[in-house]
Amino acid sequence: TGDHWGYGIEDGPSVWHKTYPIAQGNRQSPIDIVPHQASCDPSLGPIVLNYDHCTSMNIANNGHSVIVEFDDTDDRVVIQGGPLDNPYKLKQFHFHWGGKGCHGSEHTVAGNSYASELHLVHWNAVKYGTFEEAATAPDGLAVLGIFLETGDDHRWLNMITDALYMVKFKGSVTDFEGFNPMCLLPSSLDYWTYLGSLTTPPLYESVVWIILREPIMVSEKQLSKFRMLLLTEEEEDQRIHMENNFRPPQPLNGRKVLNLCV
Ligand SMILES: Cc1ccn(O)c(=O)c1
Ligand SMILES: [Zn+2]
Repeated sequence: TGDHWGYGIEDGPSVWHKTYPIAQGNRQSPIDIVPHQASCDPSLGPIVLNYDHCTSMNIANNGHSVIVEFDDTDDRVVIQGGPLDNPYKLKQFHFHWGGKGCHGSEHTVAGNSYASELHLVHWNAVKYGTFEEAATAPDGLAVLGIFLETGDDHRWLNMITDALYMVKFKGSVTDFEGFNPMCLLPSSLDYWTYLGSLTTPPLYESVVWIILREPIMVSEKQLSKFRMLLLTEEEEDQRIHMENNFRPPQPLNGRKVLNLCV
């Protein structure tokens, strides 16, 4: 009932437009990235991440994903450069993933999905007063997308997967301080960028997307721990696992995908 959206047959991406008409807008995300159709833009510089004074606060199960939130009163933890006109402050990061052996990324590359996708969500605190205000502005948010590919264990991802049992149920939150997401970046910051939207309701068209080309490697065992998370609350009898929480690619509608010139 109401705006309880999800990823199932009854409440999933194919019916979100009934409550959120912008789902059929002209700058929706994710998209399929076709590398050889991307244009290189000489005015695009490298992405610069200043995550040194990272202040993660907590980790939570919001019923759609697992999310690590940051204290954004500190304006030292920022992303800048690339397509961005000014620094954007880190607010939270979360993941999207599939079912066992299935794919789970939101963006695809030449039609290929990855096992999972990490989103580091930043907001334009230079132009807007609050995250909520920025989230509705066309240049309000900058989301850094990182693909996760199955392979070896990711040494630092263990800090997150080992905390997941504490936020098993929807609505649970626990302290998670001092985690610095720098440790989740691949070696190359080469990226694609395009203008899009949130990939979950309310689907606001307020995101400058920056998708790193190089995936990070995580093990199947680590991914399986994400699938142990539940969509249901502690007091509910039914236990539904959180998996396949990804929106499929949306029409490009003539948008340009840009990348760094080599
Ligand atoms: C702000 C926001 C909310 C949901 N998702 O998936 C995002 O990637 C960004
Ligand atoms: Zn996301």
